[in-house]
Amino acid sequence: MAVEPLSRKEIEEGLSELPGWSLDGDRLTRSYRLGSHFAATALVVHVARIQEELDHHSELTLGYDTVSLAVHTHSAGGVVTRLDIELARRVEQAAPVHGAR
Ligand SMILES: C[C@H](O)[C@H](O)[C@H]1CNC2=NC(N)=NC(=O)C2=N1
Repeated sequence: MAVEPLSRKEIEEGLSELPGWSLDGDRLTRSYRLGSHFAATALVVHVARIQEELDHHSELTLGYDTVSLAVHTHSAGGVVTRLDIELARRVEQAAPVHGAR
């Protein structure tokens, strides 16, 4: 079944429970700072595992001590859906394990 775009109100409700995440155009975005390049790389691998499990994938960018995500749903036409909110929730749970802030 096709996944539906969320309304602006639904996106804002989702974001209210996702501190640090924001809506940038048609994508949910967040950047994390980590204690080292190795810790940032470990977070990338953890996020990759979550993304494979959910079969939903962000643009995931590794910097020296940063990890940035931008996600929308291609199959819904490149807009925010519940799948993006779910990915953001899962990443928020994973990030503190690596000392991300
Ligand atoms: C075949 C596979 O299920 C699809 O291509 C999935 C994979 N990951 C995806 N990720 C994102 N962000 N949007 C999608 O529509 C999407 N579709």
